Amino acid sequence: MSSVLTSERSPVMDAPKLGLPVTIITGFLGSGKTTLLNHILTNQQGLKTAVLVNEFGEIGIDNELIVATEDDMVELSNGCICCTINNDLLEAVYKVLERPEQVDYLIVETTGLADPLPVALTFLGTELRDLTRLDSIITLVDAENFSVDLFNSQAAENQIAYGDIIVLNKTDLVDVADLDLLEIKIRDIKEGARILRAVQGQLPLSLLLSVGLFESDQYFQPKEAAAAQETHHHDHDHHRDHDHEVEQHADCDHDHGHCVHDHDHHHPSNHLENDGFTSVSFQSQKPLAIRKFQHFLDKQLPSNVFRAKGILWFEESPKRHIFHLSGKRFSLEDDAWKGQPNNQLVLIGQNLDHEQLLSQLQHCVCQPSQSRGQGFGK
Ligand SMILES: Nc1nc2c(ncn2[C@@H]2O[C@H](COP(=O)(O)OP(=O)(O)OP(=O)(O)O)[C@@H](O)[C@H]2O)c(=O)[nH]1
Repeated sequence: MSSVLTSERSPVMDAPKLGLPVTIITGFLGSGKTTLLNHILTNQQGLKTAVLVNEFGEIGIDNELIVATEDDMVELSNGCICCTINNDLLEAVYKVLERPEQVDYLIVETTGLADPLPVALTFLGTELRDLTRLDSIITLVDAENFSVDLFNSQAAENQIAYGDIIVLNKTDLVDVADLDLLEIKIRDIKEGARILRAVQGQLPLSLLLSVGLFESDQYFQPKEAAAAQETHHHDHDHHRDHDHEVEQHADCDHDHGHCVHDHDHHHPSNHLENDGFTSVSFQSQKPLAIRKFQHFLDKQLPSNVFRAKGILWFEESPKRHIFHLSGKRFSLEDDAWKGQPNNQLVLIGQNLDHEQLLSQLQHCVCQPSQSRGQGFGK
């Protein structure tokens, strides 16, 4: 898949070429990255923006949730962007740069479990350094679910530590005194952090894009960038032939998006495995019974499922339901089906019992009946 948004060219981009500006959007699971991305894509004017999205989970839900059409974005394959698919990222960026229609801006949305540092190094430590300009790393923080121990996740801590802009999001769910305390905790991790408070990521775009806040000298010494280049060496000839193979590591479980090798730089080794996060993907061509699914949520869903998202089909409803769970809070929005209804759900958490969760979800499935589509309660 490839991608470019179609809108008018910006006169700014006719200025001397400084490289394609790149913004990395990171932040823990469910913090509001896709919401912020949609806000940017909906409100930007005069920019052709390409979007690279990476998801943790075997099925990609974000491509259904991002306002750009499929053509507008590249979905990077399953796995963690900072880890197993780093070469995919490199390849995808080159494809964006090679598009006949010039792209003005690139936004990379990482998974909630990615360490942004290796992602940034991809832009600094390879040939991309001369072709792109890393503008900033924006880190979303879920004001309601932010945990002091950051879920024992080194990646989550690095998201704060390397964020040029910290968007304290979901401020509608927390009172002001708690927000003030949260800011203090964030500043403990990152002194002098630039923190912006937001609801649904609604911030003026002038505070988010082309801000030029990324200070490479501060974090990235030439030897680190060189190390990244060595680790993620990109073969230009391969690239031109578009037959570049993803580098396989003997100790990586690529099928499950887990990478346990140690990179040659600040990337924490074993981060997904150490953090214990795994994902369960459930799909069904038959509808769910709403009461059974409700029972699953209320009585069976274990608290170690931290994040869930899905497109759901209920027997009792003609609508397409977008399901989100972040922490303890879940939401169900509806819109119309564009194609054949089906169910796609990803659950993400620590130390999950995959078999049990899949069997419980399978138990929610029912056969489509005559009354289908008449609405809940019929
Ligand atoms: N109340 C409230 N909900 C929000 C806000 N921002 C986002 N949400 C909701 O939080 C849920 C997760 O938002 P996403 O934007 O999908 O989060 P994400 O960081 O992209 O999630 P992952 O990619 O799965 O890590 C969705 O249900 C959003 O509607 C906010 O400011 N307030």
